Amino acid sequence: MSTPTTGDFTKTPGWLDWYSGPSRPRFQLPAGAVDAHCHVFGPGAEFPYAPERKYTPCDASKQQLFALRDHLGFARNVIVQATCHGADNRAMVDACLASGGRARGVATVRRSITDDELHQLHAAGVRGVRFNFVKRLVDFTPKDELMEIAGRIAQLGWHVVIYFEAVDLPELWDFFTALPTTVVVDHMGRPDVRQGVESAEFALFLKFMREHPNVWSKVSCPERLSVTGPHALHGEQAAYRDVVPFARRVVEEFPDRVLWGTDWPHPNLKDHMPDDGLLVDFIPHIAPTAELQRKLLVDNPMRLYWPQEA
Ligand SMILES: O=C(O)c1cc(C(=O)O)oc(=O)c1
Repeated sequence: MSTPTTGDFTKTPGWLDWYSGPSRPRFQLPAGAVDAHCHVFGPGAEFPYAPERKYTPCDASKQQLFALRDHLGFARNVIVQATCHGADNRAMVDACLASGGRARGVATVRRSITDDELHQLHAAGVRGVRFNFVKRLVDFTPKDELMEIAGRIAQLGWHVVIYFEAVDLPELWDFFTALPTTVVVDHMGRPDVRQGVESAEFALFLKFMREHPNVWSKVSCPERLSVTGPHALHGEQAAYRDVVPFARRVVEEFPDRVLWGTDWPHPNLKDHMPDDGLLVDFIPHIAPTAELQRKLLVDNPMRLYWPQEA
């Protein structure tokens, strides 16, 4: 595939665009709440999608992200490099720089990155790197390369975000537990919710967090993990009930090491696109007290991403 230089990208067949006109949440977010997992896509005409990408999304600009932030009642964003941009962090960095200090970033880098480039990313607001082990999203990167990167970014005080599926945790365990930084797991390590919250698979994830106090988890993406719904659509106030016990267990056992994010613009959803206002209404089901909500949405993300202001 040649690298297009204009916006002439064709979306992956069946691609679902993000939900337009989301409702205003009924749940009132605490002051200073952080959407700690979201993305920007392009726009492709300005920030071309990476040649090695596994999907081509719709555009989702920084202006659209910031409008959603304000509509939902968040104060800040953590913008995670989407795999469709590979290790070209320009769109994410541009969004961080345009945010007036209200966004931090998580980058994808290769071992060829220079120290100067890392410092530039830091100045733009990047505070972590993402290592992705989901095979449908990325090609394999050797673990020695990732460990080398982790050692370098540790010196900047950054953390590592890991994305993997629950079934792969045993194989990845030794690598994850050797990482020298805070480690943030995307989407609870993608449990198979059909197996139930008492399953051996989810028990392993809880053990991972219990035995390693440097491991945090995003209790995000019920819309990805749910099998039986109901979807966050049409005013549904009790969406994705099959995911609630998983997220609630993590929040209640590790209240100081959890983060929440919308995952807007929701790459690769196949059967529906959630109303982001109703996704926010999911939060009190997994963090039922004001104290848990404040830790999840304000204290924890501030400590990790804006420690000077926390
Ligand atoms: O499950 C996914 O498809 C997905 C993809 C990406 C990405 O492409 O970066 O990020 C996510 O948080 C989730």
